[in-house]
Amino acid sequence: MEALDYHAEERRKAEFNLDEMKIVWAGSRRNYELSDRVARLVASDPVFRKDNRTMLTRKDLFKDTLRKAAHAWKRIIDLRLSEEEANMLRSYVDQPAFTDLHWGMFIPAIKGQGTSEQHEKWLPMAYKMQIIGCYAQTELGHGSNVQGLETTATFDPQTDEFDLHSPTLTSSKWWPGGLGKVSTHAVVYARLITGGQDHGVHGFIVQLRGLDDHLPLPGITVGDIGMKFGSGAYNSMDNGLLRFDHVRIPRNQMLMRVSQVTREGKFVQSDVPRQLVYGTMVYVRQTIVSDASCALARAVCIATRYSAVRRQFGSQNGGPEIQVIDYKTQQSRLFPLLASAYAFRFVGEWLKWLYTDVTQRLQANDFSTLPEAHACTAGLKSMTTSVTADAIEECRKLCGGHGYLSNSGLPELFAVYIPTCTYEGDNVVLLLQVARFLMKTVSQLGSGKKPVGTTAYMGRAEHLMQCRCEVEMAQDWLKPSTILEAFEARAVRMSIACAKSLGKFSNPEDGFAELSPDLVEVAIAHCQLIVVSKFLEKLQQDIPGKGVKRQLEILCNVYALHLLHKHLGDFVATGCITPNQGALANEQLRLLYAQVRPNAIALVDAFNYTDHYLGSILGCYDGNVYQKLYQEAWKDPLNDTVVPDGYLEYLRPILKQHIRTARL
Ligand SMILES: CC/C=C\C/C=C\C/C=C\C/C=C\C=C\C(=O)SCCNC(=O)CCNC(=O)[C@H](O)C(C)(C)COP(=O)(O)OP(=O)(O)OC[C@H]1O[C@@H](n2cnc3c(N)ncnc32)[C@H](O)[C@@H]1OP(=O)(O)O
Ligand SMILES: Cc1cc2nc3c(=O)[nH]c(=O)nc-3n(C[C@H](O)[C@H](O)[C@H](O)COP(=O)(O)OP(=O)(O)OC[C@H]3O[C@@H](n4cnc5c(N)ncnc54)[C@H](O)[C@@H]3O)c2cc1C
Repeated sequence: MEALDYHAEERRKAEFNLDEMKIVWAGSRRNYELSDRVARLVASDPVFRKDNRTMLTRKDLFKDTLRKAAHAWKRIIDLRLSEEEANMLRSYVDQPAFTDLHWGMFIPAIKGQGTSEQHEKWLPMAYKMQIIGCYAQTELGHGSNVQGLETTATFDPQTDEFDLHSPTLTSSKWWPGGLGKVSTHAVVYARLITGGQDHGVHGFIVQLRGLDDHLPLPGITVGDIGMKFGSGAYNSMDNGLLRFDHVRIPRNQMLMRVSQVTREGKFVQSDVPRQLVYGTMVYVRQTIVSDASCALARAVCIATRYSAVRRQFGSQNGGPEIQVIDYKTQQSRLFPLLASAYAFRFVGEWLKWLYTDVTQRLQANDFSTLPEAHACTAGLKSMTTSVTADAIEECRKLCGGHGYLSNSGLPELFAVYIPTCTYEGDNVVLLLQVARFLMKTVSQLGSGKKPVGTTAYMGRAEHLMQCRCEVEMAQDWLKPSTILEAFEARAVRMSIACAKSLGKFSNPEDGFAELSPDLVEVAIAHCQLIVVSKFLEKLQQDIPGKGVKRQLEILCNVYALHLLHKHLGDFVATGCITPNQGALANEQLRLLYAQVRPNAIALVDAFNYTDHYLGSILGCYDGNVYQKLYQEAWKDPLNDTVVPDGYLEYLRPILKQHIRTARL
């Protein structure tokens, strides 16, 4: 018997080859096959069930997380999964856990900041999970300002050890994931002190708990920091607190790639830039951009499928009502988010390439592209996560009342996702880093130093400052060079205007602080330009499959023109376009939405998400929403009994009070 599919008609409307689009989304046929296989493996395993987790108490949720992590590890070993497959498996399990930090930060920190001897000693144990580690940087009193950390690591030449100490309450480590209840080790960031001199913040490998009894080692106070936002959600993670009372570690546990301390206690700064101490954050920020496209795609998939099932108003002669996806307002809210998911996917792919490139250069002691890698990872992490967090909430609203039900999957996705705007660098703090980089680039424009990479367009500032947009008709906005020039002109004009305003301050730091809201806008304009330009570059590639490239062109135009519409004030105020050209862009945008419409369901099918991973009744593949909502309601614990617990104690006395009153 053929399976019921409420979206069958929608799927028939698609004007492109879905299988080929799935490959474009996955990045390659190989990636597609790997991720499809791993996603199904997870979805079919009852241990990875997650439909009940919002009902669990914190303790039960945490134990469930430990059980899933142990089971995942067993599957990884039994099936001899590669590191890439293992990462995929953990991400499809879709439950924040200590393993994210062990594999995502502890190991990368040792790899990036440790020496080859330190790699040999620590990495084999970490890879086998004989030790489990976390990344302990943030403190109660300082997170964004890493240079302000207070924990000290004082070298004692008598014993060849460091003495780790938390001198104040605010120096307590606070937030590290996996620290609270699980990690046996941590990479701890502390101020290095030798011979009474402070050499700034460095990383140290510190054992926290006994490997036999899991008890904290002497001098260590460690625990969980408490419940976080939402039910279920990030509460599966044991974000922790940690204090040191003169804990001793051997000298060779300082991560010594960037700087060294000799046996005599001499501090040696190698020719590697000190910013490499921040390298793990750069790595993770890069992964967060790709993850943003996944989270956004997930929310958009739910909202799109539901919008095709949901009908409201407009029934004619007793016929069906209108699918809400056919309302232009629904399309103008939903389709830019669909386009953004694809845009973030491609910029994430490019950022991965950039990161790999900078890593190879660093190994060869070429540090020239580090500032750009920092600016790109910081800016794109900030921009994509802010958009995605807002988009998840917008998708909830696009699903009307049912979007607020836990089983729509959207509330939990929102609760898990929003801290991404804060961790790995607060999004505003990161945009200010991008702004610094841009202001520095502008200040060097006259010096003969040619801007390269993502700021190369600034080298054409003279042209971009006075060029005029040539759009006369709505369809002129479909020309890639017209779009690109408008975004470049806007970014460069905003940058130069800010640089000029900064020049009016006698103290540049005062100016930077005063103008910081404008500088944030400049950084956003630059990041949006990067995303638009990388989408356009993607379209230069050979993309096989009937209609696939055409759909991507439509999505790219939607992405760019919706930004232009949203930030029309910037484009017009800087004289990049006229108000009339802005109106023409909006007209073209409406035409593009009509072209997306018949392909919308297939475009979200291309994400290839299993129903397990989506975790949403509204987004399920077959679209059988109402029956599933109805069945699911009866599974709620409140429906275990017809009359609720508490009726006799609390309800009945109120309901019966009129009898007593009447008797009085
Ligand atoms: C399988 C799973 C895979 C992956 C996922 C794994 C994990 C993720 C999952 C969940 C996440 C959960 C955990 C989250 C963890 C954390 O949050 S860890 C803590 C993160 N903390 C931060 O991000 C702190 C943010 N603050 C900073 O980064 C810095 O302090 C700063 C804001 C950049 C300021 O630093 P500083 O004061 O030293 O710098 P400035 O004086 O402003 O700049 C000096 C020059 O240095 C350059 N710079 C700064 N940072 C970097 C860098 N990272 N790389 C390169 N260069 C850098 C800066 O541009 C200045 O340059 P100059 O102008 O040329 O002098
Ligand atoms: C779920 C979660 C997991 C985490 N996991 C880890 C972990 O594993 N390891 C770890 O070490 N840390 C972790 N953190 C900590 C995280 O990295 C920090 O919270 C983050 O870097 C932000 O720092 P903060 O909390 O000090 O924010 P603050 O800097 O105090 O920010 C507060 C406000 O001040 C503003 N602000 C701050 N500085 C400036 C400035 N210079 N200019 C303008 N505005 C400014 C910010 O924009 C924000 O609005 C985690 C945090 C969360 C929420």
